[in-house]
Amino acid sequence: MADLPTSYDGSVLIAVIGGTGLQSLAGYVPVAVVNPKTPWGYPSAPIHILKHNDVPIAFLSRHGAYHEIAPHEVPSRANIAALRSIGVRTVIAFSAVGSLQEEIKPRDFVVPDQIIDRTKGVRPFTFFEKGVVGHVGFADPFDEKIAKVVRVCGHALAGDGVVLHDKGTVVCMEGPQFSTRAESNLYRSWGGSVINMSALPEAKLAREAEMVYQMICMATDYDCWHSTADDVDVEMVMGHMSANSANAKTLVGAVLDMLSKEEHSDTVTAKHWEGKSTGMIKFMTKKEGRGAEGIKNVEYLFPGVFD
Ligand SMILES: CSC[C@H]1O[C@H](OP(=O)(O)O)[C@H](O)[C@@H]1O
Ligand SMILES: Nc1ncnc2[nH]cnc12
Repeated sequence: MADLPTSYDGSVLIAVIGGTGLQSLAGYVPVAVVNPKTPWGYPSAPIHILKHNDVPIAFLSRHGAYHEIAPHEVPSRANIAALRSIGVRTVIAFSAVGSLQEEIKPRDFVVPDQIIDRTKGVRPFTFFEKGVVGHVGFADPFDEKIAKVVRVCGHALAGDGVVLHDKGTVVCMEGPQFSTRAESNLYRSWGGSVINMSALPEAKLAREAEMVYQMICMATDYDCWHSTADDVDVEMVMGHMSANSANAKTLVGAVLDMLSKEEHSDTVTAKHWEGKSTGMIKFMTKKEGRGAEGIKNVEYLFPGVFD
């Protein structure tokens, strides 16, 4: 890493955000390591630019290079803004989750389509403030176009023992402590499929930044609702993550291969999200009322937006 360039001239459209147990992507060719300073500070870790079959991708470790950043401390605004600044428009976000349903077994993958927000308002959660107001739609928090690709890739790996669930609702809790048994049962009664501490505000910020965002979850435990499985602890999470890391990396690799194909280029460049935020923020706050700091921040995300 020491000898790698610290800038990259080409365009990098796709990023993988690695979660617990996925702090690097082995088997790819390292090309550069960049660390953009954003109005919201630096990302969780320097961003690695890697090549996969000659296609550049960005990799960012959500909890830092050494897992030193707690879920409520993850600088999600800097992460999303830094990725966008280097050209990224599609984010595949990996997450270790607890299962809230019997049929989602530890080491199974889930492609979630919904989120229930159980964060507590302690995490900065928007780019649009300080004199620039904006409200994006979030009815479907993930990206169905990419979800379809992940499902096809996951099912194709069934022979390698990969079990993938096509849909699911992620409960995103505050943490860092795990849930009480009463909470775990409550989330089950709400229809939660899996639970983590990372889907938000990451998914909201990606939506505000007009980026495609899809999470891939891997179950590592049954949280604490199950009558026979042991209650979740960190050893359990890490044990399943490392035992199944080969499958996780194979799945991510297959998704990246598929997304590199010409037929997905409009999806990956996020054409379907383009203008959704910029059009709305220009319309929402009248020019005379816009604040200097809000303008500067939004200009970082969308250069020239107010020209
Ligand atoms: C170490 S268990 C709790 C921790 O694991 C998950 O991390 P990530 O989503 O980044 O894979 C969960 O969200 C918590 O942050
Ligand atoms: N049971 C659980 N609760 C919250 N986050 C998790 N990540 C992995 N397992 C989890």
